Formats: sequence, C-alpha cells, structure tokens
Amino acid sequence: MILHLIGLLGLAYLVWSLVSMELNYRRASTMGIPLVRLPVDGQNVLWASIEGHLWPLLDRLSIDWGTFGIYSRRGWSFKDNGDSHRRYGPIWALVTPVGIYVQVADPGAINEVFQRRTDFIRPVEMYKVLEVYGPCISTATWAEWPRHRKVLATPFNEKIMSFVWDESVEQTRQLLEAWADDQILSVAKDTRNLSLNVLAATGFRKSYRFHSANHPHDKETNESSGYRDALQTVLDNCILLMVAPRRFLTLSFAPPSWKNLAKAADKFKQYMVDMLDEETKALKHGKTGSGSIMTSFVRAMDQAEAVSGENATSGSMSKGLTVDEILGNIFAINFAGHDTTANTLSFAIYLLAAHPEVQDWVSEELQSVAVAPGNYKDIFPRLSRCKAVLLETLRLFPPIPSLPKWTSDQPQLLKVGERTITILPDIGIYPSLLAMQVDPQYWEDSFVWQPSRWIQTSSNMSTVGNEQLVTPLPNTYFPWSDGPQNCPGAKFSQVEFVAVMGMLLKNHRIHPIAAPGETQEQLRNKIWDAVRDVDMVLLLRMKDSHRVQLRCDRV
Ligand code: HEM
Repeated sequence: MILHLIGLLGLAYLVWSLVSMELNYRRASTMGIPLVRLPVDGQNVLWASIEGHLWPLLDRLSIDWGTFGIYSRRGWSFKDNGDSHRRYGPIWALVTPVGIYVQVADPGAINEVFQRRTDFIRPVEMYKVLEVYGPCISTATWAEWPRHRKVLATPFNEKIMSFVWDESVEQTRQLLEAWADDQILSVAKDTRNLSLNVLAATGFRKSYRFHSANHPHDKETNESSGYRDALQTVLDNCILLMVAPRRFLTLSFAPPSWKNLAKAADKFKQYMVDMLDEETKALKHGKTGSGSIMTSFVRAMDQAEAVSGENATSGSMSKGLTVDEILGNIFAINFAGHDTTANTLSFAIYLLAAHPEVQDWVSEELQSVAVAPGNYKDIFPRLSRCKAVLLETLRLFPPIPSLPKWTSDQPQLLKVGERTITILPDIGIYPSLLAMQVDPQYWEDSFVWQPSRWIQTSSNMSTVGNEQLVTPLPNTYFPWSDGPQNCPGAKFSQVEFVAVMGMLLKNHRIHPIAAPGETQEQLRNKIWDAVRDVDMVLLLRMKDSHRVQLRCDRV
C-alpha cells in the first residue's frame, strides 16, 4: 500500500515535471534562441544532494544520457568548457520544470548584463544561506545594495593592501620554513591556513603564526588564537551552518562536532561584537581605532548613533550599516575571500609543479628585487610575471564559474551580435565565464596554461622587472565578475597571491615526487589529470589533490 502510494506520488511528480517543462519551453520559444530541455532543475535540493553519488553509478551503465547527462551535473560548465556555445551559438537557454536559464557568450551582451544592474538583478534568494550572522552585501536587494557596497568598498584601500602584502609575505616566510627541502603534506590545507591568517589579520589586526599540515603538533604550543580558530571552524563547516537551524546543532543528541561548531559560531560572533564595542569606544574617545576592516565599518555607522550606542549589540538602523549588517558583512568578506584565494593558490602551485619552465621564468623577474614587508608600493607593481600566473590560473580555473543574474518583472532587450533579443521577465541569465575565457577567437592556444601570454611583447621599453600586462578585450575575461557588482576583494587577492609567488619562487622550486620509473611527461600528465578533476560544492576546487605528492626545494 505504502509502496503504491510512493509510486503514485513519484508518477505524479514526473508528470508535473514534464508538463511544467513543456509550458516553460513554449514560453521560452518566443525568444527565438536555441533551447535545451532538462527535466530536473539545478536548484532542486533533492537532486543536488544525490546527483554527485548517482552519476558515478549511472556512468557505469554505458548509456548515452544526451543533454541530461551534461547539464544535470553540478558545475557542468567546467567540463563543458564552451562546447555548448560552439554547438548552439552565443545565446541559448536551458529549460527546466522550474525555470528558464539563458546562457550568453557574447562580449557586448555580457557587458549589458553586468552594467544594467537593475534590469539584470542578482538573485539574492540564492545567496540567503550566507546570512549566518545577519544581512550582507550578497543578500541585499538591488535598492539596498549601494549602501552596503559603499561601506564595504571603503576599507579596501591602499593602506589595507600594504598590510595584506606585509602579512602575506610574513605568512609565506613561515610556510617556507615548514616546506623547504621537504615533502609538502597538504598544499590545500596550507594555502587555506595562509589565506585565513591573512584575512584574520586584516579583519582583526592581529597576526597569527602559520600552522603547516607538515607540523600538525605545533598548534598546541601556540599562542591563544581564539578569533582565527573560531573563524576557521565556522568556514570549514559553513555549509552545515548555513542550512541547519542553529538550535539543531545544540540538541542533546547532536554529534559533538555539531556542538563544537555551534560553540565556535557563537564565539566568533562574540569576537565580532567585542571588536565592534572596542572600535565604537575608540571612536567616542577620538582615537583612530585598530585600522582594521571593522574600524572602517564602525566609522561608516551613523556617527551620533555609534557614539551613543556604546554597547553596540542591538540591531538598530543607521545611515551606514546596522550592527547586524556589520556582523553579516564581516562574515561575508571572510567567506568570499578565503577559499577563492586559497583554491587559486592551490591550483597555481600544482600547475607550477607541472611546468618547471614557468617557475624559472617567474624567478627571473624576482632576482633583482627583494619581496619584503614594507615594500608593497615599490615592488607589487613590478611583479608582472607573478601576477600573470594568477591571471592565467583564473582564466582556466575560476573559483566562481557561475554568475547568475535574473531579469526583473519586465522583458529586457538584449543585443547579441546583430540580433536584438527580447529576454523574458523573471528568468535566469548567465554570462558564460568559462566559455569566454577559453574562446579561441580571443585566446590563442586557449586550453594551454601559459602565463607568458599576459606579458606585452610589443613594447620595446619592456625589460624584466618592468614588463606591462596585456589587457584582454572587454568582457572576454571576468573571474572577479564585472560591472558595479564585481568583486571588491580583487586587488586584495592579487596582492596576496603576488606576495606568495614572489616569496615562493625567488629561492625555491616546487617539484612533483615521482613514483619509481615514472617519467617527467607522465608526472606532468598526472598533475593535469588532478587539476582537471574538480568539484563545485561551493567553489571550484580539486577533488583529490593528494594523488600527486609535491616537494619544495631551495635553489
Ligand atoms: C581569486 C580570488 C577571488 C575571486 C576569483 C573572486 C571572485 C568574485 C566574484 C566572481 C564575485 C561576484 C559574485 C556574484 O556576483 O555572484 C565576488 C564577489 C565578492 N567578493 Fe570576491 N573574489 C576573490 C577574492 C575575494 C577577496 C580576497 C575578498 C575579500 C577579502 C572578496 C570579497 C568579495 C565580496 C564581499 C563580494 C560580494 C560583492 C557584492 O556583492 O557587491 N573576494 N568575488
């Protein structure tokens, strides 16, 4: 009886899905662009939670699943690498039972989508899970967003960049103490630790010692590092924190790891509130504050309110950000700035290990300069080759490959090449980042990782240490997104990445460790297999980097 009922419900769901998909298909046909049916929606929570386990089994059946086999996998755009646009043209749409998702790979049209922020709106419901501590820039409605952005962009100034540089240099110096002339036990863990320490130092103005996975026991003997450790626990488990109501984590039968997470989440909030109180008091007494991101946020609160509200824990409104919004945005910055930079560093280190000639090429630029704390202004602009490694890594491995936008309740005209297309109201529209970044029209040998493509060769003024970077054609390269809602942390990540590369490659080289009888060619292929085998839980990352062992040697 129960089985019958489940069967009937399943059948009803299937019929509903097919009918809804056909209705959406009919609606989408009015746009006059190629359409692809997909009977399950990417936002379907049940499908999203099982597809990763299901596909390895379905793939064994050697059935051609057609377009379902391509587009129903999370992060399909990475494997697709622009194939769909080569098949369907610069604009096409996926049609599911729930929605219509237009994919665009035309520079002019992408520019329109990014610039017309109120016509092509960021779908904030998709980001609601980020509101772990309060409303933030990613979940602000289009009307509220400018207020968040103004406050949030203020601290990302040159003074903070200089601090990011110093901290990244110091963290990499410590990382090299752990790595030099040794096997690297976990590139992924160590780049995450480094990136977290740089963020914690910038947010809290407190420098923490670097902990390498190479020396796991160092940790116990270290200084009290409450803020950083609480933040690490929160970020390591943020999916659980985002989806599970907080009271579930503290239920008496909840596993100890959940209870620890709830404790860390509360502790992190308390640190933020204490920091806010300290900065508010400093402001009241006419002092400058710590100079951290929090200082800038507190200054941006309505001044009178900030001074009167010494115990700044209420959720009162201000002309700047409310207290809850400050806490929400501090979390958002940490979330947005942590794994994006760490994963990019990780990809780059593996790619460098596969390409020793690129390491030598970068190191040429470093021979006549000293990368050291205090010299950000002089040295950072000169390290074009270090930056080229970042730009090229992000071209092939952008951590955020999907930049969803949504049309408003009005149809929108969009020019794609010579055609003007009427995009329907209330549907998704996605600038195809990966397709653009590997399009052979704009990128020669587009699938080859070649940092030197970023260095201008035409200028005869160009000498090592003084080289200019190539500026790609507009909207053919946008790993930090584009338009008014682009990434405010772009420069932060560039400064951190360049400092790490500068320290790493001046006197050290990364090598893959060969198994007996393994040739250099086989090793290089093994690394490429590892970097191409990615998943997309929240961001693009290598599924199993440990299948290739690396070591770091002094030269
Ligand atoms: C390689 C490193 C990074 C990459 C590739 C990257 C990429 C991006 C992209 C593509 C977006 C737009 C997301 C969307 O529209 O859905 C974004 C937004 C954002 N990023 Fe980054 N990011 C990086 C590092 C950072 C860092 C280091 C920080 C801060 C310290 C940061 C803070 C933010 C914030 C706060 C937003 C939201 C901006 C808004 O909504 O207006 N990012 N980032």
